[in-house]
Amino acid sequence: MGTTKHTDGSFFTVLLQDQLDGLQVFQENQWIDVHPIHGALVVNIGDLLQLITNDRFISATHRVLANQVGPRISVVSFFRPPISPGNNSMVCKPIKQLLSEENPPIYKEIDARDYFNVYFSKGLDGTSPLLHFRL
Ligand SMILES: O=C(O)CCC(=O)C(=O)O
Ligand SMILES: [Fe+2]
Repeated sequence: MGTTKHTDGSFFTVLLQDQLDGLQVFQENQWIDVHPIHGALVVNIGDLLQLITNDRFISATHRVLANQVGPRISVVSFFRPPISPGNNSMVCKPIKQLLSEENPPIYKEIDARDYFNVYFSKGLDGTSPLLHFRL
């Protein structure tokens, strides 16, 4: 099992892979293999970091081709605001110190729960949920 092209909804994601290839990142119009390195962690920038940094950091578009001899195991930790019912949701918006006349906000102030509602309802269709939150 793999995943289709997507960005993570987190601020960032920490990933521990086993020894099997499969993870690829899309960079400069091509898919690049992220070969596992024993003892190393992969850190992916997610959409919420892109949003609060007003596009200074861009979330990593990636996919997993799990077409090798398996099973392939990866341990994934998403660093994101709490969104379960009962928890207060977090307001996310571009950090004001990063904004200026030349660099106005690109994204609206959003409730993290609204962001994840969009993220989960559209599925991994390859389009960015951030498009829904642009000003
Ligand atoms: O299994 C992997 O290496 C990555 C999984 C992934 O991209 C995800 O869970 O968002
Ligand atoms: Fe991912």
